[in-house]
Amino acid sequence: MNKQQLFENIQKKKSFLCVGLDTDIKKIPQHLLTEEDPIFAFNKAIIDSTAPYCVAYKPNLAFYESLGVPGLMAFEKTVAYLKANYPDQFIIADAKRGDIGNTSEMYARSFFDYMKVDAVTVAPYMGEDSVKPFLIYPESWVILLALTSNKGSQDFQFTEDVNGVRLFEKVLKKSQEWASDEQMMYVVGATQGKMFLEIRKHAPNHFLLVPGVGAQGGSLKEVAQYGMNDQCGLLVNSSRAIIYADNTPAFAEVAAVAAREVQEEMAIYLLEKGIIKA
Ligand SMILES: O=C(O)c1cc(=O)[nH]c(=O)n1[C@@H]1O[C@H](COP(=O)(O)O)[C@@H](O)[C@H]1O
Repeated sequence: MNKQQLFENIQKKKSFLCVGLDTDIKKIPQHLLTEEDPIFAFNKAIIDSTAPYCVAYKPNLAFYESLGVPGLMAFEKTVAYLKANYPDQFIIADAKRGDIGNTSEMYARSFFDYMKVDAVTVAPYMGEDSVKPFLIYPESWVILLALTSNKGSQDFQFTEDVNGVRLFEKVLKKSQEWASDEQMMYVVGATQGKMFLEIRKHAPNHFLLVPGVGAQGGSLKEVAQYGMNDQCGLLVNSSRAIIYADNTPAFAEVAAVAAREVQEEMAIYLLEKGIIKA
């Protein structure tokens, strides 16, 4: 999916919500445990109920890999289900990959040739040759970690070089030599508040993947206020606050209510920015 199509979906759905499929066997409703594939059964129900309110899904590989082969099969089935039934949803494999060139090539092959997801999250730490193998797929996206939502973001990402350039700024500047805003997005945590103003100085047109609303306490209002551009430029992820809103047999309907609440707030911000009409 290209940038224009993503923008059009945002306008159509009046939403820039990404639902995070961080599916934990210990947290899903008990009654699903008798299903042949409980993880997939959970994901399918969540997708069917929340799809009207979001434009993207982000399964996080850690949750699937932790179950070994059955987990990976549930991941694969989830991606296939989305592609077959909701082709307008942007699919992000949250894998935070990146390694020496030939290894990154294999990571890229698994996500873009085999799984055929739209985007993969990549850590920038190992530099250009670790990121470029992901960029040879012209219709696929790299989402590079820039300023993350967690407390540890303070440890390295704010450190300054001799010219006072902070590490996250260096990531934003340098990586723009490798790909345009048609193929690269950045992760910026919702918990970073006013830092979105700084991010937008370096990346005015890029889409940002923004995790950290909901369970981590980031403010959607602030993200929209400081981070939204003329094409929205935001995909705001919420995982736990939506998918575990309830753990009774009504979990999917309650998740839909939680997703709709976020979508309705998003519609207000899109309207205020003139991106959609009333
Ligand atoms: O790359 C990510 O998606 C990510 C980056 C970041 O800075 N912070 C962050 O929370 N994430 C991911 O976003 C999701 C957040 O989940 P919730 O806190 O449950 O909404 C998890 O899958 C995290 O791994």
